[in-house]
Amino acid sequence: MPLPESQAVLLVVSQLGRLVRPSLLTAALLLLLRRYTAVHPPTWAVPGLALAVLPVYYAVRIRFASWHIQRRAARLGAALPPRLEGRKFGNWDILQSLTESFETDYLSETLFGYMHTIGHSFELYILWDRAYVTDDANVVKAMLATDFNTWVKGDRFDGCVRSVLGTGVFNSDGDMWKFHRSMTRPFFTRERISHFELFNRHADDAMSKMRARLAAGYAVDFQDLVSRFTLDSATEFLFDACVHSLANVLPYPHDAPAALRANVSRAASEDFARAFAAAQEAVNFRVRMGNIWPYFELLGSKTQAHMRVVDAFLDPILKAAVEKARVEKTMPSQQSKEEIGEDETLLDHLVKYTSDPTVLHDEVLNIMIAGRDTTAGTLTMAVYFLSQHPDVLRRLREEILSKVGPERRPTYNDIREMKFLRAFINETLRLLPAVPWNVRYPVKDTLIPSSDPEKPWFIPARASVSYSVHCMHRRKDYWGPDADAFDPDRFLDARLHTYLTPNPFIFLPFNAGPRICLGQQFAYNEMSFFLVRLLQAFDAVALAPAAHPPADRVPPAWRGAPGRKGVERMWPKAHLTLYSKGGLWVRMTEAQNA
Ligand code: HEM
Repeated sequence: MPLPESQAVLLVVSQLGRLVRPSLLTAALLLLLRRYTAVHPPTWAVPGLALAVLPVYYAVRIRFASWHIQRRAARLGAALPPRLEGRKFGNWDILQSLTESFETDYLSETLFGYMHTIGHSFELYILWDRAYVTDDANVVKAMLATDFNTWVKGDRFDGCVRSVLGTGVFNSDGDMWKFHRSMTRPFFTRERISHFELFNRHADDAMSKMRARLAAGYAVDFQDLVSRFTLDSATEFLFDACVHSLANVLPYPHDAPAALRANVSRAASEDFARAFAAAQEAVNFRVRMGNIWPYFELLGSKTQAHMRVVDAFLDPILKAAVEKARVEKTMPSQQSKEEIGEDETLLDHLVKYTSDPTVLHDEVLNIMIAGRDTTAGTLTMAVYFLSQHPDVLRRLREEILSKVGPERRPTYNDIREMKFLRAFINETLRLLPAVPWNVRYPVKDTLIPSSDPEKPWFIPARASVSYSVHCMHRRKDYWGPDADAFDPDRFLDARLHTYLTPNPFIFLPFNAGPRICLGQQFAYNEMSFFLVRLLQAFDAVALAPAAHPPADRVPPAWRGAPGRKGVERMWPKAHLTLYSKGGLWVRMTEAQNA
């Protein structure tokens, strides 16, 4: 697999080379003058002028670039989006504040603040690099759907993620993306996505694990538990090689005896999960840093070591699948590519298209990233909301008990009919969407809708435009004055027709347009199934604050702050996907009817 960040040093050297090119050219010119003409600048003038030319050159260049962009915008009858102005040279203070707030503040808080003051689409001009940010549903609609062909994930995003994702459906564009998408799509048919037997086995494992730990008197990290559930389900569903992470000992909480906590040995599957998460964290940092990320990896790649662990886990599974396909190819009953066999895994399906280990590796990792952490993160947030809203939990249980009863396994039709369950999942995805931020790049100079219908905004080719569904999902002008409140009924009552039905692009947890999430129905089924099983078994959930690692607890200073920051009792963070900092430590009460 190519490792672009191993070329970080080369990239930086070439960037520096480009940066000092005017000085080198000036020095060369002066030396030529000295040698071949009667003009003899003094020796000190060569380095002096070579250095002095740099600020002048860049001042002129920056001015010219701004003028040029203005001209291009004017030619298209457009205006420039408002710019966020900092106080320090190069808007360094904005970079500092964004970086710091990412570490210490509530999710997207700083950007949310900017959107309130400057507007819902604006320009970030940091170190003379233009980037744009939006939470405007009309802009997002254009990017994802109506003007789809103009917007790509692009080579800048690809450069950031390639050392983790390789080339797959998630980070490719154009024909390559079509190839990956068409290769994967047949797998997500209704029959495949409603194979509940597999979820059932893993959900049962998760419940018994949780029961045992709770019975021993300790809180459970639900985020860890459900990540194991989705890891076991995904590895079985995708390549029929379940890693059985649920068989390993669960972590003990912060308030358990130290000896107990120290004794939890880490299994290979956990190393895989941790390494995978760490690699995504590194990638997210790169995406946030934009063009300058290679400068942070001059001393070495931040993903390479993690990916070695991931690959050590994955490669034997891939080899076995290719070998299995090789053996089966000789058999007469070989199916056509499009037909998906009853027990066929994604990997079985992919090896019909290719035996190239890199393509298989990348595609499988893409689907793992796309599908596993998103579902685990959403279930974590769902249980968090249950802990804060016992009334919602009670209503959900009522629906579950009346439709499915206390023990039976839910069917596809049961799940389809559980309207409150769907509304509950949607409300979770609204306030804490699994993919809170995303980015696209226009392939050419383009226009986006502005606040003035007569004058769109201009976006230059190849500039990054980050869009936040997280911020969009909380806008009061889109969702009403109670937008910050957790209330699943907004997906069922008159508010649905007032807000969402006329403007469906205000709710995009799965994206929209041709690149809409391939696993959306699969995810709804998996999450619904798990929640039904969970609430058949338990009838109360409470956070266990003392069990939470102290450094990861919600800062007391947040209490009473405006918006959700003031009411949140766990710390939502995002790498590529959303998670709760330090886990989600809970206690649950077993239902009497279970
Ligand atoms: C709560 C669960 C999920 C959420 C919120 C979610 C959300 C998303 C989002 C926002 C995207 C668009 C990413 C982008 O274009 O930048 C996406 C793409 C994708 N998702 Fe999901 N996803 C979920 C579950 C799943 C599952 C379970 C699978 C598969 C098993 C899956 C497979 C995919 C794939 C393959 C893509 C790439 C589509 C493309 O680029 O053409 N997702 N998902």
